[in-house]
Amino acid sequence: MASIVHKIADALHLHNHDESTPEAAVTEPTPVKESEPRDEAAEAAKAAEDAIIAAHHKAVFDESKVTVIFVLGGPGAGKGTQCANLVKDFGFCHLSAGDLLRAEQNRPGSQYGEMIRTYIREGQIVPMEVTVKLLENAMRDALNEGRDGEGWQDGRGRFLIDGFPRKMDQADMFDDMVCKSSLVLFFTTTEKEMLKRLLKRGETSGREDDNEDSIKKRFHVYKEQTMPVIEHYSKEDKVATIDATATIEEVHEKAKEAIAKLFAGEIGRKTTD
Ligand SMILES: Nc1ncnc2c1ncn2[C@@H]1O[C@H](COP(=O)(O)OP(=O)(O)O)[C@@H](O)[C@H]1O
Ligand SMILES: O=c1ccn([C@@H]2O[C@H](COP(=O)(O)OP(=O)(O)O)[C@@H](O)[C@H]2O)c(=O)[nH]1
Repeated sequence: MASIVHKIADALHLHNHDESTPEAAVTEPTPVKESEPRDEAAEAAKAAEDAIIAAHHKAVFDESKVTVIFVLGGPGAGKGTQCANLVKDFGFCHLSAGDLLRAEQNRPGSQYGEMIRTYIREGQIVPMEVTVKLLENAMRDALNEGRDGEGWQDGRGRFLIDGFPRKMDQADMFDDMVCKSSLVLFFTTTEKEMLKRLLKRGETSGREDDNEDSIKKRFHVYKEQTMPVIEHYSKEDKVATIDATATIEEVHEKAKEAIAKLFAGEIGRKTTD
């Protein structure tokens, strides 16, 4: 089994930067009894996840220095629009998971290009290892850039992670292995409003998923897979819900208030430094 684990982790370039990680550190899955039915694919996927966790040992970034705010809401709720405004207010690094996936899809030579294109067109969620790795790399680049401004001194950083995590497995993987999140900004509005906004955006966006067929699939995935993520973080008191039906400026004011409360230690998980 260890060789399968390594092949999968190798294919995804997911080994830790420390190449000295010993073979023995790879967690073997619990042996299956002879009488039980075996699901090879599920076993391999679980083994790969265990291998990734074992290879990392702990989260990549120091949660006492790095602030991560997840930005969620249905397709077209206005996540990207609001992130652009919040960057100006608070000096965040804005990372859109969808933009990172589209960039990887279009990168010449990417082994994931066609796979990402298919998932996005079908409104499905790209396997988490790819998205988490793209986010981790982009965060590392931003932290290494040596940015100026509030929240970026002495190894600190602040990130708006837009359109992620869309599924519980991604949420767990990111919180455990990359950095524990501080808050979820959750933008809500009706499907009717989101559809209207997306069809309008589709007139100029050039996005392969801004069409009625893909949009319906995205709404379905959002309800089935992303809403449980919101529920999970609500139980941890980490969700700031904002009605996104109002004008861009009104929504912006509400979002700004929520972030100010986080930095004041009134809501969410405050970065300790
Ligand atoms: N509050 C709003 N009122 C009206 N249109 C909006 C509002 N917020 C965003 N939009 C528009 O709706 C579309 C979708 O917004 P976007 O920020 O791209 O959404 P998301 O990132 O959630 O998919 C864009 O064309 C944007 O200009
Ligand atoms: O963590 C993520 C984020 C996005 N996507 C894919 O990228 C698409 C577009 O996401 P984006 O956030 O760019 O757009 P939105 O649907 O919110 O307008 C989604 O439908 C998914 O197919 C994904 O697989 N994993």
